[in-house]
Amino acid sequence: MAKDDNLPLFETKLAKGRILFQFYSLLIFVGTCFIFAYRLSHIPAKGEPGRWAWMGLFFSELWFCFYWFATTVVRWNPIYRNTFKDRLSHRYEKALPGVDIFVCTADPVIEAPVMVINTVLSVMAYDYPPEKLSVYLSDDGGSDLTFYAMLEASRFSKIWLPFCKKFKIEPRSPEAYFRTAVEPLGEPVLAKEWSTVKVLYEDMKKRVENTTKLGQISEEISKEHKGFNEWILGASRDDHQTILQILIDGRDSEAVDIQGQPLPTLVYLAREKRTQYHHHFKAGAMNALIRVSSRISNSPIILNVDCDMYSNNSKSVRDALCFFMDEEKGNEVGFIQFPQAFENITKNDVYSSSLNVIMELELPGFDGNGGPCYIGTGCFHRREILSGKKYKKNYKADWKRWSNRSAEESTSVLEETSKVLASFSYEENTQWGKEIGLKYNCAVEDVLTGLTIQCRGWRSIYFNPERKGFLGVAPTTLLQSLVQHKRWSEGDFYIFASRNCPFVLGYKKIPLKLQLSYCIYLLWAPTSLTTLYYATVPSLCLLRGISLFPQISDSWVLTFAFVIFLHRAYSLGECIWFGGTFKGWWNDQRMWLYKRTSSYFFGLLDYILKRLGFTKSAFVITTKVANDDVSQRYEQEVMEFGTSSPMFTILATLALLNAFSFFGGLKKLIADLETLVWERFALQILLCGLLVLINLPVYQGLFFRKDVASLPTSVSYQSTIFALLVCAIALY
Ligand SMILES: O=c1ccn([C@@H]2O[C@H](COP(=O)(O)OP(=O)(O)O[C@H]3O[C@H](CO)[C@@H](O)[C@H](O)[C@H]3O)[C@@H](O)[C@H]2O)c(=O)[nH]1
Ligand SMILES: [Mn+2]
Repeated sequence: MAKDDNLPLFETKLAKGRILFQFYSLLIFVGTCFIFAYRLSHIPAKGEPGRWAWMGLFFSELWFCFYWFATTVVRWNPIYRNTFKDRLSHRYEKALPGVDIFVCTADPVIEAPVMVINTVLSVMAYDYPPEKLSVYLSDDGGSDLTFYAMLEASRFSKIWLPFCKKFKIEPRSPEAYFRTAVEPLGEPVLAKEWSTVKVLYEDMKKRVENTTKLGQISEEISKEHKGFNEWILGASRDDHQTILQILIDGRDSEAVDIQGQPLPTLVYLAREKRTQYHHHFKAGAMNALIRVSSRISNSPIILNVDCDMYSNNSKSVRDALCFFMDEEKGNEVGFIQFPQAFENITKNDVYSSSLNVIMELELPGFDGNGGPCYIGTGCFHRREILSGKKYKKNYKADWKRWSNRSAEESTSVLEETSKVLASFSYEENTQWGKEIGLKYNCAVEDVLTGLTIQCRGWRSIYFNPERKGFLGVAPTTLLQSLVQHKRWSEGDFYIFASRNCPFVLGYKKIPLKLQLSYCIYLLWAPTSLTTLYYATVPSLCLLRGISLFPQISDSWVLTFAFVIFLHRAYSLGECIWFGGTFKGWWNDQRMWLYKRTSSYFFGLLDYILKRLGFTKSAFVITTKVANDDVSQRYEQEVMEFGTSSPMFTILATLALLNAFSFFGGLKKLIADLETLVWERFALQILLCGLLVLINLPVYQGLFFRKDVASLPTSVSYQSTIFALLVCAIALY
């Protein structure tokens, strides 16, 4: 026995500099207490103007304060993890467990097949014994285009996997790799091989794209798969039987790459879909995969990635196993979440889609408070926990039990017997979607499922290695980003308002600080109301001449100035610390406002309408392709509007309303300069002015831009009328 045999497989580090953060929090806390003291001691008397506005403001501030408290709880004690993969391979290399990898796709038009197979190839090429890897693609589009692409990928993997291993390349998505890599010119033999593979990849890519565009199928493949020609090449189908094909059967001794090495199992699945039955979106797809894979490979570990998130680090599986297989702490670990990172973030991140602060600080904070939430992609689960298993003290994973492949039938028999598991009727009158598998009826099935797992006693771990585990595509237009957040906020609030609320479900099961941590996302939707209030009422009161803040010569003003300044300065610091720019922070402030006043507001409305039975749940898939013009504007960080949407109408109305109030208020104050009334409105002017400043891109889009991506005239008309109307009502 070597002497490192008792050493742990991972370590946990506390964040530094927390004392400074705690001091800052204390200052803010004291400051807010003063603000409340001011609010309570200066309530306008009955009959005085502005009494209700004042109360509303007080209530909003209370709410923000609670929300701030939750964000502080999250930030109190972040932790960071580190793994020791050499110890893992030293101890367990021969006894590594099988890993099943699930990739989900749903629409070949907005999720290009080339992108999907790049993700698939990247996870097939993990640095892991291939006979222990199985990759499953769930195609909810039931599209022959995606299927065809998978056939191409299964052939190309025979070249790609040995290539990855020989050249030890990163990342292992061919597209991502060849985009930046340079030919190894030093050694001519290697260079030749390298460029051959590159050409082969590009040929394959062209074939896949041509099939998507022109319906051309490569001759070889149409010979091999006779049935294929009879298929109608179409975008996607809503009504079809289960299509299940084991494209590479890892048990087959002939399934080898060009070097004669075994290949991972590769399976294509399009579960049965019937228009009249609910298919439960991604959660339904995942559950079908859980069942089908249990027949085919039944690995104890499951990795789930979205089709747009390729593996950027070939060691991630080993990293995850360091947590699961740690002798001392591993047994209580239910899932390991990697961050969502994106490869298409521009320098100043116009739509604030990098999620940097969430990924670098908030989720480590969750981890410190009891474990991160499950965020849908880049997450390793124990298979057992997805089948509803509760954690029991002294639970010990028996990795050996899992090591025998369950099935012994031939590939085609295996396909037939597994198909049944993916039929829509299979789940009828079962606990699937309720107690077993991913949960249904929630737009953020991931968060809800993760919370349930934690409440069953399992710990989760957040692992954020320096070389990111997965890289995906962030939305590239304003509307996509807002729609995505609408889905999230609606789903999150659904969790909060149901019996799955962390305070109810998690009562005595997860720490209180973790229950509170969940609030920062689950309460996005209602936060829209207080934000809308803060972004309209003080401005309208300015227009009307009602003062809501202390006057500039009053010492109370200091508390407001102090809290606002310190709070924003901290946020700027946080943003810069995690790699942002000043402009990026400013954009983030804008997106903060836009998400709250449009996405979260509509998310809340959606939630209410659904509760009342007026609408059904939907899942608007985020678009992952953009045409050249859109991409170009995104690169240049020009805000993309281009269409009309109620979200834009709200944003434009708010922007105009603030502009009218600002100039109206200013005019009044200038007229009254000697009476010093302006002193009473200084803070309101400042707030309104900031809102105007942050909305500059909206005014540009409304009136000054002429390009296709500006705001359509219908939105200009609507929002002008609405804003004027509101101002008029406020004045009379
Ligand atoms: O009916 C469906 C709809 C979607 N998907 C897949 O689900 C994934 C996520 O969809 P996407 O439109 O990219 O949503 P995002 O908002 O980017 O996804 C985040 O939020 C979702 C919950 O709202 C989680 O499911 C995701 O894992 C998480 O990355 C994609 O791979 C889709 O192909 C399906 O398999 N079936
Ligand atoms: Mn996505």
